[in-house]
Amino acid sequence: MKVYFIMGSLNCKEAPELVLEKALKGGVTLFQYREKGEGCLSSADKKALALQLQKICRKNHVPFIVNDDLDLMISLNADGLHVGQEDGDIREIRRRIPDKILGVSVHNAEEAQTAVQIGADYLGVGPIYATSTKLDTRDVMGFSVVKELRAKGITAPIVGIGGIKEENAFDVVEAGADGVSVITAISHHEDPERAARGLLQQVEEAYKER
Ligand SMILES: Cc1ncsc1CCOP(=O)(O)O
Ligand SMILES: C=C1C=NC(C(F)(F)F)=NC1=N
Repeated sequence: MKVYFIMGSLNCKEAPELVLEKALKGGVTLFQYREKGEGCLSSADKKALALQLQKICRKNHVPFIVNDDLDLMISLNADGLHVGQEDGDIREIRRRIPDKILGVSVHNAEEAQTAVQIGADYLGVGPIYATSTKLDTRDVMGFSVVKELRAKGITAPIVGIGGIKEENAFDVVEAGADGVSVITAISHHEDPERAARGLLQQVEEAYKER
């Protein structure tokens, strides 16, 4: 969970395969394929890119997670799925993929408790900081939301997400997250390998302080 890179074709300035290769070389520990936004790939093109990215993750022994698209996840036999609060019935999804990684986006202790009780393997909490990558996010929360979840006894793995970069990743982990999830900080960086390495260094630094 330390450095969870998320991306789709629209997030990349160069070929997504190249960006992922570099990010993995820099130490990304988990990857999510999230093909979303105006003009994103669909059906055959989406599946073709997903297969490419899955192959690269397999070569690097990093789990490959699909965002939202359960059918794609099943057809690829991916390692897991990430769903939001409104992406269909989480209980039903958990029942259909009992042995896969299931990540759930949560925004407060109540949503977190429900997700854990249903059997979520990790929680995505955010947006921690302002982001322009996803336009329909809830209000920016700051890393205190992570502290609150821990204070309320949520012990499940948590990744913070939203506007996270090398400069603020430490605070998110120090607040109690197990890792950080980023799109822009890696995908828009002219050297995704260096971006990933910098994030990993900050997360590991914060691990020492806990
Ligand atoms: C998918 C998602 N969910 C909450 S914020 C966000 C976008 C995060 O993107 P970035 O790391 O570029 O801020
Ligand atoms: C909207 C999202 C919120 N959190 C996460 C993750 F970081 F994986 F937990 N992924 C998403 N796609």
